[in-house]
Amino acid sequence: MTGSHAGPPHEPAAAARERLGPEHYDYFAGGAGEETALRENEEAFGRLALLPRVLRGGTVRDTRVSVLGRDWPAPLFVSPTAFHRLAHPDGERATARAAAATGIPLVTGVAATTAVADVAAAAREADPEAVVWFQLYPQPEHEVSAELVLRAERAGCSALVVTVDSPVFGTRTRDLRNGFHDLPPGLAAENMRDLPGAAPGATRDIAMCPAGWDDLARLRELTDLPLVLKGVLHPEDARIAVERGVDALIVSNHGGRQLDAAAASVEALPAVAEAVAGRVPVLMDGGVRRGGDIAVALALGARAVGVGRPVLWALATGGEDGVREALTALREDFDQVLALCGGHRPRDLTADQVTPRGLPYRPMRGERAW
Ligand SMILES: Cc1cc2nc3c(=O)[nH]c(=O)nc-3n(C[C@H](O)[C@H](O)[C@H](O)COP(=O)(O)O)c2cc1C
Ligand SMILES: CC(C)CC(=O)C(=O)O
Repeated sequence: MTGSHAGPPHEPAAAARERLGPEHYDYFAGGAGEETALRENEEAFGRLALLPRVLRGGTVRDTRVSVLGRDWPAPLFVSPTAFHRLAHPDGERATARAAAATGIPLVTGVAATTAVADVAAAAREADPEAVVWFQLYPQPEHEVSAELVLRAERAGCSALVVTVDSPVFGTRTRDLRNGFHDLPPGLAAENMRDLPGAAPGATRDIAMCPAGWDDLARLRELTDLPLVLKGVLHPEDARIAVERGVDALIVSNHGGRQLDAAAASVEALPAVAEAVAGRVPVLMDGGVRRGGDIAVALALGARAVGVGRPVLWALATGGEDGVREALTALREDFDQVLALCGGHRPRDLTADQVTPRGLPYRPMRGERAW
């Protein structure tokens, strides 16, 4: 998963491919349309280089960051991805225990194959203080969204992540080709069970529907949990979100699974960070595979970054141990990159240390989000 510790970052995907059925591998790996946004997320990082600072002294580094009132051990979290039991029989419980054991916050989601209460309980087995957030696609019926939020609150989730990049479902080319549209028998989106409007014991389908700012206001009224918007790419949306009281943003193109023509997350990040101007934490995900990617994103204004597929690959190949090792390796890789860049804390990384590869030095602009 990391360049220095675990070989090139494409290896975990190749190893997972050996373990998974082709249609399940493709579901996890694939993107929308021609998979341009999917590829660009990683390639955009490849187009950026770091300029380390030298002779900065100091042997002690502290990789902690503060997000919504909690100290995270590293600027890293697990992004919400669906259906972990397709990757490994232990599914979300294994991911939750592994994330908690490393202190890395987990965003579990409405599309988990394990109910949020059980995911949170598994995390707390490993660490009673584990940070677990809940991700929601706003559902067409407000009472369904309300019940899901209530379950997340009862489970002890400490933030509500609202995914806003999915007014309709993206065209997943590989899933169409493979005819993959249903979970195998025995697996279900467990959070969708026993909701209003469904027969007792039955699960409802997860809807993707075009929500508006008013729907967000209704969610805001529903819960005291901090509200995090996931899937913002346009700086003007970021500005509106902050004005409407959103507590944090995740710059994301959904891992290239929704709008194929979308900008790469890291390319959208600097303008969003500039629009937010430090008023709320800006997080990002998409294409983060190594410590250098984390450093670039932080330098361009992110407080922390999320990983999606790297966690799925580690889960598929190594279960709980695999996820713990992958997250630890990524965290250690970041610590080493920070040292090599002359930094002692994540905030020491600045936009002038990032330059386009293959061109003379041209410092990037980027508002510090600290
Ligand atoms: C298989 C899969 C399922 C996903 N499911 C969700 C989801 O249910 N909700 C959501 O907000 N994002 C979902 N995402 C997007 C991730 O949260 C994240 O934005 C993306 O994976 C980050 O890119 P990366 O995979 O390159 O790290 C999913 C991504 C993948 C790969
Ligand atoms: C079940 C889906 C809504 C999850 C997914 O595939 C995604 O969000 O990319």
